[in-house]
Amino acid sequence: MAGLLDAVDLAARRGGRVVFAGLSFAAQPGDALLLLGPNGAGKSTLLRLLAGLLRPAAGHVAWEGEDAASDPAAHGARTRYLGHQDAIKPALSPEEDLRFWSRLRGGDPAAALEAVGLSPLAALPCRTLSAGQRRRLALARLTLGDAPLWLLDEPTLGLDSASVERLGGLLAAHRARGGIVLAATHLPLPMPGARELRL
Ligand SMILES: Nc1ncnc2c1ncn2[C@@H]1O[C@H](COP(=O)(O)OP(=O)(O)OP(=O)(O)O)[C@@H](O)[C@H]1O
Repeated sequence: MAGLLDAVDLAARRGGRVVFAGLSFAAQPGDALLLLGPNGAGKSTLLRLLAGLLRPAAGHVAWEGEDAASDPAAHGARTRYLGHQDAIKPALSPEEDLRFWSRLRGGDPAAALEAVGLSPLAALPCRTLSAGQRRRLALARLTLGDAPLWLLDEPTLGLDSASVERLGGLLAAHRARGGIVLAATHLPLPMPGARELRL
């Protein structure tokens, strides 16, 4: 059955080597997929491909039946990609960081800070944040604007248990609004009812 998001016969090649091929799946509004597999299986590669950051060696990614590559700007606007790197400027405070992103994407920086429990640290320079606090700031960006497709690479990396639980709430709220989540992880992620995709 066609989904809101469709991966159609995808193949990926990295460094001249085929990482995966013939990969197809569909995701409907509210769906969650856990990408599982050993180191090097291609989980990050798949997320980058779905985000439009890498070209597939074969196949395509479709959104509402249209090839996502036919309109990269529209696909970028509907997608939030969280990579391994948090991409945070050390001199900015969390509040300034989110204010910048909210100008591009909409949403309320104060609510985004609150959603990840960073309000008390809003004015500190990001260079003083711990690894887990930086990850929480990167996660706060997901909540800005209303992008339906969240692509998350090891989202719980460095998070304490309260933050993992808070992330579970964000994921559930996103899915309840009809959003889709794909998350690659080696760690437990609170995402009830998620399907597993093993690479
Ligand atoms: N920039 C690159 N150039 C060449 N090969 C790469 C590059 N990035 C990844 N690869 C290769 O592609 C394969 C898949 O890597 P990928 O990062 O997608 O795996 P992964 O499943 O996310 O692994 P992990 O669980 O370690 O995060 C690996 O064999 C890796 O060596």
